[in-house]
Amino acid sequence: MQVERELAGLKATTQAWRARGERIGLVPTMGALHAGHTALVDAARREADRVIVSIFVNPLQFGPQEDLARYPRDEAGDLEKLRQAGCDLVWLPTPAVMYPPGDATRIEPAGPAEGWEGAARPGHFRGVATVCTKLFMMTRADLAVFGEKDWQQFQVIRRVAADLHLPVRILPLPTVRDGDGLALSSRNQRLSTEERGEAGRLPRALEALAAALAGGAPREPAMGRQRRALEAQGFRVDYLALVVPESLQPWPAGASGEARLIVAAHLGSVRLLDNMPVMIPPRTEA
Ligand SMILES: Nc1ncnc2c1ncn2[C@@H]1O[C@H](COP(=O)(O)OP(=O)(O)OP(=O)(O)O)[C@@H](O)[C@H]1O
Ligand SMILES: CC(C)(CO)[C@@H](O)C(=O)[O-]
Ligand code: BAL
Repeated sequence: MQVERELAGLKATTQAWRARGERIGLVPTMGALHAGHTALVDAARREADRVIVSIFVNPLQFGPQEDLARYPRDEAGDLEKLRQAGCDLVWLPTPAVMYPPGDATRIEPAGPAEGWEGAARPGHFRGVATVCTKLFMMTRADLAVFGEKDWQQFQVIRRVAADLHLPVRILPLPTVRDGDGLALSSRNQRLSTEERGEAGRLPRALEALAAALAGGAPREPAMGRQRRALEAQGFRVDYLALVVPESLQPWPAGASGEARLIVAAHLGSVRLLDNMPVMIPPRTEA
Protein backbone atom coordinates (compact mmCIF):
# COMPACT_ATOMS: atom_id res chain seq x y z
CA MET A 1 0.00 0.00 0.00
CA GLN A 2 1.40 3.33 -1.09
CA VAL A 3 1.17 6.36 1.23
CA GLU A 4 1.45 9.77 -0.42
CA ARG A 5 1.57 13.21 1.16
CA GLU A 6 2.67 15.26 -1.88
CA LEU A 7 0.81 15.87 -5.13
CA ALA A 8 3.73 14.78 -7.34
CA GLY A 9 3.69 11.23 -5.94
CA LEU A 10 -0.10 10.97 -6.16
CA LYS A 11 -0.17 12.20 -9.75
CA ALA A 12 2.68 9.92 -10.92
CA THR A 13 0.81 6.86 -9.64
CA THR A 14 -2.64 7.81 -10.90
CA GLN A 15 -1.22 8.68 -14.34
CA ALA A 16 0.41 5.24 -14.57
CA TRP A 17 -2.89 3.57 -13.56
CA ARG A 18 -4.85 5.56 -16.11
CA ALA A 19 -2.31 4.81 -18.84
CA ARG A 20 -3.02 1.12 -18.22
CA GLY A 21 -6.77 1.72 -18.46
CA GLU A 22 -7.36 1.05 -14.74
CA ARG A 23 -10.43 2.67 -13.18
CA ILE A 24 -9.87 4.56 -9.93
CA GLY A 25 -12.28 4.49 -6.97
CA LEU A 26 -11.96 7.14 -4.23
CA VAL A 27 -13.14 6.96 -0.62
CA PRO A 28 -12.88 10.42 1.00
CA THR A 29 -12.58 10.28 4.82
CA MET A 30 -11.46 12.28 7.81
CA GLY A 31 -9.70 9.28 9.40
CA ALA A 32 -10.33 7.53 12.76
CA LEU A 33 -11.51 4.70 10.58
CA HIS A 34 -14.10 2.08 11.56
CA ALA A 35 -16.03 -0.73 9.86
CA GLY A 36 -18.26 1.82 8.05
CA HIS A 37 -15.19 3.15 6.26
CA THR A 38 -13.82 -0.29 5.38
CA ALA A 39 -17.24 -1.14 3.91
CA LEU A 40 -16.80 1.92 1.66
CA VAL A 41 -13.37 0.57 0.63
CA ASP A 42 -14.93 -2.85 -0.17
CA ALA A 43 -17.59 -1.15 -2.30
CA ALA A 44 -14.94 0.87 -4.18
CA ARG A 45 -12.92 -2.31 -4.79
CA ARG A 46 -15.97 -4.00 -6.33
CA GLU A 47 -16.49 -1.11 -8.75
CA ALA A 48 -12.92 -0.02 -9.61
CA ASP A 49 -9.49 -1.52 -10.34
CA ARG A 50 -7.63 0.74 -7.90
CA VAL A 51 -8.75 2.23 -4.61
CA ILE A 52 -7.54 5.50 -3.11
CA VAL A 53 -8.59 6.46 0.43
CA SER A 54 -8.02 10.08 1.39
CA ILE A 55 -7.60 11.05 5.03
CA PHE A 56 -7.88 14.77 5.62
CA VAL A 57 -9.54 16.54 8.55
CA ASN A 58 -10.77 19.47 6.50
CA PRO A 59 -10.61 22.73 8.52
CA LEU A 60 -12.83 24.48 5.96
CA GLN A 61 -15.91 22.42 6.91
CA PHE A 62 -15.68 23.10 10.67
CA GLY A 63 -17.20 26.24 12.22
CA PRO A 64 -15.15 28.29 14.72
CA GLN A 65 -17.03 26.76 17.71
CA GLU A 66 -16.91 23.19 16.40
CA ASP A 67 -14.81 20.18 17.32
CA LEU A 68 -11.89 20.47 14.82
CA ALA A 69 -9.27 20.34 17.60
CA ARG A 70 -11.03 17.43 19.34
CA TYR A 71 -11.69 15.46 16.14
CA PRO A 72 -10.28 11.92 16.72
CA ARG A 73 -7.01 11.19 14.90
CA ASP A 74 -5.20 7.83 14.62
CA GLU A 75 -2.95 7.74 11.57
CA ALA A 76 -1.04 4.54 12.47
CA GLY A 77 -4.24 2.63 13.26
CA ASP A 78 -5.89 3.92 10.07
CA LEU A 79 -2.98 2.81 7.86
CA GLU A 80 -3.07 -0.68 9.37
CA LYS A 81 -6.85 -0.99 8.77
CA LEU A 82 -6.46 0.22 5.19
CA ARG A 83 -3.64 -2.26 4.53
CA GLN A 84 -5.95 -5.05 5.64
CA ALA A 85 -8.87 -3.69 3.62
CA GLY A 86 -6.82 -3.87 0.41
CA CYS A 87 -6.52 -0.13 -0.28
CA ASP A 88 -3.92 0.65 -3.00
CA LEU A 89 -3.02 4.23 -2.06
CA VAL A 90 -3.64 6.46 0.95
CA TRP A 91 -3.73 10.17 0.16
CA LEU A 92 -2.71 12.17 3.24
CA PRO A 93 -2.42 15.81 2.20
CA THR A 94 -1.50 18.51 4.72
CA PRO A 95 -3.67 21.66 4.94
CA ALA A 96 -0.89 23.48 2.99
CA VAL A 97 -1.16 20.97 0.13
CA MET A 98 -4.95 21.25 0.05
CA TYR A 99 -5.06 25.04 0.55
CA PRO A 100 -1.70 26.43 -0.63
CA PRO A 101 -0.93 30.15 -0.28
CA GLY A 102 -3.12 32.10 -2.67
CA ASP A 103 -5.86 29.43 -2.78
CA ALA A 104 -9.08 31.39 -3.25
CA THR A 105 -11.77 29.30 -4.96
CA ARG A 106 -14.78 27.86 -3.13
CA ILE A 107 -17.71 25.72 -4.25
CA GLU A 108 -20.96 27.16 -2.85
CA PRO A 109 -23.70 24.51 -3.04
CA ALA A 110 -27.36 25.51 -2.67
CA GLY A 111 -30.48 23.31 -3.11
CA PRO A 112 -29.99 20.21 -0.92
CA ALA A 113 -27.24 22.03 1.04
CA GLU A 114 -29.76 24.49 2.47
CA GLY A 115 -31.45 23.61 5.75
CA TRP A 116 -30.73 20.86 8.33
CA GLU A 117 -26.94 20.39 8.53
CA GLY A 118 -26.50 23.44 6.28
CA ALA A 119 -28.49 25.58 8.73
CA ALA A 120 -26.97 24.04 11.88
CA ARG A 121 -23.41 24.36 10.54
CA PRO A 122 -23.12 27.54 8.39
CA GLY A 123 -20.39 27.13 5.76
CA HIS A 124 -20.12 23.37 6.38
CA PHE A 125 -21.25 22.20 2.94
CA ARG A 126 -19.20 24.91 1.26
CA GLY A 127 -16.16 23.30 2.92
CA VAL A 128 -17.27 19.76 2.08
CA ALA A 129 -18.08 20.61 -1.56
CA THR A 130 -14.80 22.49 -2.02
CA VAL A 131 -12.60 19.76 -0.56
CA CYS A 132 -14.44 16.94 -2.38
CA THR A 133 -14.15 18.76 -5.72
CA LYS A 134 -10.41 19.19 -5.10
CA LEU A 135 -10.08 15.51 -4.13
CA PHE A 136 -11.95 14.37 -7.27
CA MET A 137 -9.68 16.46 -9.50
CA MET A 138 -6.43 15.63 -7.67
CA THR A 139 -7.06 11.88 -7.84
CA ARG A 140 -8.92 11.91 -11.17
CA ALA A 141 -11.19 9.26 -9.67
CA ASP A 142 -13.74 7.56 -11.94
CA LEU A 143 -16.03 6.98 -8.98
CA ALA A 144 -16.29 8.01 -5.34
CA VAL A 145 -18.19 6.22 -2.59
CA PHE A 146 -20.05 8.08 0.18
CA GLY A 147 -21.91 6.70 3.20
CA GLU A 148 -25.67 7.14 3.51
CA LYS A 149 -25.07 7.88 7.21
CA ASP A 150 -24.37 11.45 6.06
CA TRP A 151 -27.46 11.48 3.83
CA GLN A 152 -27.54 15.21 3.15
CA GLN A 153 -23.80 15.25 2.40
CA PHE A 154 -24.27 12.46 -0.16
CA GLN A 155 -27.08 14.39 -1.88
CA VAL A 156 -25.05 17.63 -1.87
CA ILE A 157 -22.02 15.93 -3.46
CA ARG A 158 -24.19 14.21 -6.03
CA ARG A 159 -25.71 17.60 -6.94
CA VAL A 160 -22.31 19.34 -7.14
CA ALA A 161 -20.84 16.57 -9.34
CA ALA A 162 -23.86 16.72 -11.67
CA ASP A 163 -24.04 20.53 -11.84
CA LEU A 164 -20.30 20.94 -12.55
CA HIS A 165 -20.16 17.94 -14.91
CA LEU A 166 -17.36 16.46 -12.82
CA PRO A 167 -16.14 13.23 -14.48
CA VAL A 168 -16.81 11.12 -11.37
CA ARG A 169 -19.66 8.75 -10.51
CA ILE A 170 -20.99 9.24 -6.96
CA LEU A 171 -22.07 5.99 -5.31
CA PRO A 172 -23.93 5.60 -1.99
CA LEU A 173 -23.29 2.88 0.59
CA PRO A 174 -25.99 1.95 3.15
CA THR A 175 -25.22 2.86 6.76
CA VAL A 176 -23.17 0.30 8.69
CA ARG A 177 -24.58 -0.14 12.21
CA ASP A 178 -23.47 -1.60 15.53
CA GLY A 179 -25.35 -4.49 17.14
CA ASP A 180 -27.81 -2.12 18.87
CA GLY A 181 -28.49 -0.25 15.61
CA LEU A 182 -26.34 2.82 16.32
CA ALA A 183 -24.74 4.08 13.08
CA LEU A 184 -20.95 3.70 13.32
CA SER A 185 -19.26 7.10 13.49
CA SER A 186 -15.81 8.30 14.46
CA ARG A 187 -17.36 10.67 16.99
CA ASN A 188 -19.01 7.74 18.86
CA GLN A 189 -15.61 7.25 20.56
CA ARG A 190 -16.36 10.35 22.60
CA LEU A 191 -19.58 8.92 24.14
CA SER A 192 -19.21 7.86 27.79
CA THR A 193 -20.02 4.21 28.58
CA GLU A 194 -23.40 5.28 29.90
CA GLU A 195 -24.17 7.47 26.86
CA ARG A 196 -23.08 4.67 24.53
CA GLY A 197 -25.64 2.44 26.30
CA GLU A 198 -28.38 5.00 25.60
CA ALA A 199 -27.36 5.91 22.03
CA GLY A 200 -29.10 2.91 20.42
CA ARG A 201 -32.40 4.57 21.30
CA LEU A 202 -31.90 7.01 18.42
CA PRO A 203 -32.11 4.45 15.54
CA ARG A 204 -34.90 2.63 17.41
CA ALA A 205 -36.88 5.87 17.55
CA LEU A 206 -36.41 6.35 13.79
CA GLU A 207 -37.48 2.77 13.12
CA ALA A 208 -40.62 3.15 15.24
CA LEU A 209 -41.46 6.43 13.55
CA ALA A 210 -40.86 5.00 10.06
CA ALA A 211 -43.17 2.07 10.88
CA ALA A 212 -45.88 4.40 12.22
CA LEU A 213 -45.73 6.69 9.16
CA ALA A 214 -45.67 3.71 6.78
CA GLY A 215 -48.79 2.48 8.60
CA GLY A 216 -50.57 5.75 7.80
CA ALA A 217 -50.20 7.55 11.17
CA PRO A 218 -50.77 11.33 10.84
CA ARG A 219 -47.35 12.89 10.40
CA GLU A 220 -47.13 15.88 12.76
CA PRO A 221 -48.46 14.17 15.92
CA ALA A 222 -46.28 11.06 15.32
CA MET A 223 -43.14 13.16 14.77
CA GLY A 224 -43.88 15.39 17.78
CA ARG A 225 -44.40 12.35 20.05
CA GLN A 226 -41.14 10.74 18.97
CA ARG A 227 -39.21 13.98 19.39
CA ARG A 228 -40.57 14.45 22.93
CA ALA A 229 -39.76 10.80 23.75
CA LEU A 230 -36.15 11.31 22.62
CA GLU A 231 -35.83 14.50 24.66
CA ALA A 232 -37.22 12.69 27.72
CA GLN A 233 -34.47 10.09 27.21
CA GLY A 234 -31.72 12.76 27.36
CA PHE A 235 -31.23 13.61 23.67
CA ARG A 236 -31.17 17.26 22.62
CA VAL A 237 -32.79 17.13 19.19
CA ASP A 238 -31.52 19.65 16.59
CA TYR A 239 -34.01 18.44 13.98
CA LEU A 240 -36.19 15.45 13.23
CA ALA A 241 -37.76 15.80 9.79
CA LEU A 242 -39.41 13.97 6.93
CA VAL A 243 -37.92 15.10 3.62
CA VAL A 244 -37.83 14.47 -0.11
CA PRO A 245 -34.75 12.21 -0.42
CA GLU A 246 -32.86 14.09 -3.17
CA SER A 247 -33.78 17.72 -2.58
CA LEU A 248 -34.00 17.54 1.24
CA GLN A 249 -37.13 19.74 0.98
CA PRO A 250 -39.80 19.05 3.63
CA TRP A 251 -42.05 16.21 2.47
CA PRO A 252 -45.21 17.79 0.97
CA ALA A 253 -48.45 17.27 2.92
CA GLY A 254 -50.58 14.55 1.33
CA ALA A 255 -47.81 13.16 -0.91
CA SER A 256 -47.08 9.42 -1.04
CA GLY A 257 -43.94 7.50 -2.01
CA GLU A 258 -40.41 7.05 -0.64
CA ALA A 259 -39.45 9.76 1.81
CA ARG A 260 -36.47 10.02 4.19
CA LEU A 261 -36.50 10.59 7.92
CA ILE A 262 -33.44 12.57 9.04
CA VAL A 263 -32.32 13.35 12.57
CA ALA A 264 -29.51 15.18 14.36
CA ALA A 265 -29.42 14.95 18.15
CA HIS A 266 -26.86 15.70 20.84
CA LEU A 267 -26.11 13.09 23.49
CA GLY A 268 -23.69 14.58 26.02
CA SER A 269 -21.03 16.36 23.97
CA VAL A 270 -21.54 14.26 20.84
CA ARG A 271 -23.83 15.22 17.96
CA LEU A 272 -25.29 12.07 16.37
CA LEU A 273 -26.72 11.91 12.83
CA ASP A 274 -28.98 9.24 11.41
CA ASN A 275 -31.60 8.72 8.70
CA MET A 276 -33.91 6.05 7.35
CA PRO A 277 -36.12 5.51 4.31
CA VAL A 278 -39.88 5.48 4.87
CA MET A 279 -42.62 4.56 2.43
CA ILE A 280 -45.51 6.99 2.87
CA PRO A 281 -48.78 5.32 1.80
CA PRO A 282 -51.42 7.12 -0.28
CA ARG A 283 -53.84 8.92 2.02
CA THR A 284 -57.14 7.11 2.41
CA GLU A 285 -60.09 9.46 2.85
CA ALA A 286 -62.12 8.91 6.00
N1 LIG B 1 -21.65 3.94 9.70
C1 LIG B 1 -21.34 4.28 8.46
N2 LIG B 1 -21.82 3.57 7.42
C2 LIG B 1 -21.51 3.93 6.13
N3 LIG B 1 -20.71 4.97 5.81
C3 LIG B 1 -20.21 5.70 6.81
C4 LIG B 1 -20.48 5.39 8.18
N4 LIG B 1 -19.85 6.30 8.94
C5 LIG B 1 -19.21 7.14 8.11
N5 LIG B 1 -19.42 6.79 6.83
C6 LIG B 1 -18.94 7.48 5.64
O1 LIG B 1 -17.54 7.56 5.66
C7 LIG B 1 -17.13 8.72 4.93
C8 LIG B 1 -16.16 9.48 5.75
O2 LIG B 1 -16.82 9.95 6.91
P1 LIG B 1 -16.08 10.47 8.20
O3 LIG B 1 -14.61 10.26 8.05
O4 LIG B 1 -16.60 11.80 8.57
O5 LIG B 1 -16.53 9.40 9.29
P2 LIG B 1 -17.65 9.48 10.32
O6 LIG B 1 -17.61 8.24 11.09
O7 LIG B 1 -18.89 9.93 9.62
O8 LIG B 1 -17.16 10.59 11.29
P3 LIG B 1 -18.01 11.71 11.96
O9 LIG B 1 -17.88 11.39 13.39
O10 LIG B 1 -17.26 12.90 11.45
O11 LIG B 1 -19.42 11.72 11.49
C9 LIG B 1 -18.42 9.49 4.60
O12 LIG B 1 -18.82 9.17 3.28
C10 LIG B 1 -19.39 8.92 5.62
O13 LIG B 1 -20.73 9.03 5.21
C1 LIG C 1 -16.55 13.78 2.71
C2 LIG C 1 -15.55 14.30 3.72
C3 LIG C 1 -14.33 13.38 3.80
C4 LIG C 1 -15.04 15.68 3.22
O1 LIG C 1 -14.12 16.22 4.12
C5 LIG C 1 -16.19 14.48 5.11
O2 LIG C 1 -17.20 15.41 5.09
C6 LIG C 1 -16.61 13.18 5.71
O3 LIG C 1 -15.75 12.54 6.31
O4 LIG C 1 -17.80 12.79 5.63
N1 BAL D 1 -19.03 13.04 8.53
C1 BAL D 1 -19.36 14.41 8.19
C2 BAL D 1 -18.20 15.31 8.35
C3 BAL D 1 -18.32 16.28 9.46
O1 BAL D 1 -19.05 16.02 10.43
O2 BAL D 1 -17.69 17.32 9.41
